[in-house]
Amino acid sequence: MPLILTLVFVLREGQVLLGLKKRGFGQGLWNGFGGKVNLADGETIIQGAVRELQEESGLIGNNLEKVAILNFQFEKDMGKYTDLEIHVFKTSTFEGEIIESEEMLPKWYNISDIPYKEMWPDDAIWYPVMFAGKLFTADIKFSDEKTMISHKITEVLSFE
Ligand SMILES: Nc1[nH]c(=O)nc2c1ncn2[C@H]1C[C@H](O)[C@@H](COP(=O)(O)OP(=O)(O)OP(=O)(O)O)O1
Repeated sequence: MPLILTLVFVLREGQVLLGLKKRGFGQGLWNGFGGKVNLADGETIIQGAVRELQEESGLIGNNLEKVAILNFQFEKDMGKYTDLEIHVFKTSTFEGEIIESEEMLPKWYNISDIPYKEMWPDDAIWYPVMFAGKLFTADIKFSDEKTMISHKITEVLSFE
């Protein structure tokens, strides 16, 4: 069973809100906001996405739209992170004030100026597909946390 994770992108005129992860998995990398879904407590994936966005950025996201499901496999044993299923959402309607949390330092980036060199290596592959407005699934393999060894993106019409 993969670990179910969320990832949320807040968008405004030509910009996306990213957060510098200050601890845990992906520490030191810029990313969207998200985390584990509390499935054992009956939380749905979208509820988990909204909760993590608020905990990590201060923002309440409305009308989250699913844009992708990313499946990751690591050859190296990464403990509970060895096999991941990441549900990716975007929203351009949100409320609240951006706050820095103990986990994330938020910052707006121009979509033309995303810091891919300080991000997970897969991001440079699939962010452009997301920003082109496509829906897709991706199968991505890593040997260890730094090295991506394969990736395959499949466009889909919907996730229903
Ligand atoms: N290769 C990758 N590319 C990417 O863009 N995002 C990734 C990624 N691998 C993991 N992520 C994201 C998914 C998720 O939002 C985050 C990892 O979530 P965490 O486990 O840190 O979540 P939690 O906030 O539940 O953690 P804790 O509170 O520390 O238990 O990293």
